[in-house]
Amino acid sequence: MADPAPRSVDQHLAEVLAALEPLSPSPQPLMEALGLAAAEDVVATVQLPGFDNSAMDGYAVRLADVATATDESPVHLPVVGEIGAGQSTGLLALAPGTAAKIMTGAPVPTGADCVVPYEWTDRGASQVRVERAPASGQHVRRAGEDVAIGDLLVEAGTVLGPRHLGLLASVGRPTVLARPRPRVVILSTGSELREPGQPLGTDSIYDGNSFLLAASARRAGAIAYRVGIVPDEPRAFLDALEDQLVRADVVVTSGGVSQGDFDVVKEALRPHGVWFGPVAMQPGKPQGFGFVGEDRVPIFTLPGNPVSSYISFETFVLPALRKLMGLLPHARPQVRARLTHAIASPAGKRQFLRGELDVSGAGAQVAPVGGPGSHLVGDLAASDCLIVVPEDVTALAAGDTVSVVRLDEEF
Ligand SMILES: Nc1nc2c(c(=O)[nH]1)N[C@H]1C(S)=C(S)[C@@H](COP(=O)(O)OP(=O)(O)OC[C@H]3O[C@@H](n4cnc5c(N)ncnc54)[C@H](O)[C@@H]3O)O[C@H]1N2
Ligand code: MOO
Repeated sequence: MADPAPRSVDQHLAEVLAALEPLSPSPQPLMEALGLAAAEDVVATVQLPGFDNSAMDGYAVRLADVATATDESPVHLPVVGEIGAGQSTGLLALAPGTAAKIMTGAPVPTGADCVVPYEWTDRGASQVRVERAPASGQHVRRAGEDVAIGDLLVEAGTVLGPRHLGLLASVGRPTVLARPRPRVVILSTGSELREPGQPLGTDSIYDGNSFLLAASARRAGAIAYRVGIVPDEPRAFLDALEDQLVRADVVVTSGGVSQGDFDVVKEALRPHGVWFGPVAMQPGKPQGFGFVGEDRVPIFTLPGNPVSSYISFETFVLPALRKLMGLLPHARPQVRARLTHAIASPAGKRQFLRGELDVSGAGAQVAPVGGPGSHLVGDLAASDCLIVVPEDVTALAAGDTVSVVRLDEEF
């Protein structure tokens, strides 16, 4: 069966994104929620601080009792108790003319209206000499001064970071409603493939792609299930796929999608209605996308050349995973940089060359790393960005400005 007419990168990405809906939110334990998009407005049901408490280790006193205290004319007060954080002492009220030892974070007894830090006293145990007067309310952290009941703590859509999670825990929330991590199953096809650590034959190679793709999926925030190698036999491929669908929100395969005599993925999935066709890009021309199984699990069938697989993931799968997770923007932002060297590019295709970005000087500069070959994994690992050459551009000179996708940046 002949391939359809080529799609542009933008068309293919638009088709993919239009076919997917964000995953339904569910309660996530806080540590699972790091990097996820909140799916609820979290409103405070408690105040912070929860009670008036001391900001210093010292003595809780009534200001009126110590207002005149100086080095030359100290005030002496009996010490009637000691209040530690989390140690309920029963000292709930402070009588006039007395002081209570108090530790940072411990509740300030009623009647007391300020705290004298140890440094302003003789640290006495049964009687304290106060040598300096605090201001009214000094060193007391008031209940509710930080967060009041009813405050909006986290807005729906917020990408939850360490500070949000710390706040949610501080108000006593063990979970937060968020869009979950997609479970991504990664299958490598190819009878030539071997698992790293196993012996190689003269015509076999190690399966780098399933690691490249699984690590990329995990980096994107997904749960990656690296299934590993499936031979070039449609039945074996369909069986392996069928086994995995139960734990997949997305399937990603590599290999078996071009014009060869053993293009297993294409052969196995075309009858199931998966779209296969060329996308006007280099690397990454042969692509496939569709839905498989009773639950209509989305499947991306990426080309087997390692650089093609990786760039296809970055260009199509990453935005899709971010849509499932409710994260914006879907695609990585691009920056502009000046080329250090001239480059050429095929007409009519968007080219993604590997590069190294230098933002240390006055203006960003990008140097091409290696050539355009889609087998160059050494150069891929040495790069930190993709240089994007538009479809209608065939040559760029040193000093020209190009768009660059930074590969390792959080966004
Ligand atoms: N006659 C044509 N041949 C090819 C075309 C074409 O249009 N006409 N397109 C080329 C392009 S572009 C690409 S990209 C590749 C895509 O091929 P497949 O997706 O079918 O992938 P394979 O043939 O299985 O493998 C290609 C290449 O990559 C190596 N490979 C595969 N899987 C892995 C893996 N898991 N880890 C490391 N390396 C892997 C494989 O050994 C091959 O060298 O097709 C071109 N051919
Ligand atoms: O387009 Mo293929 O993906 O060159 O390498």
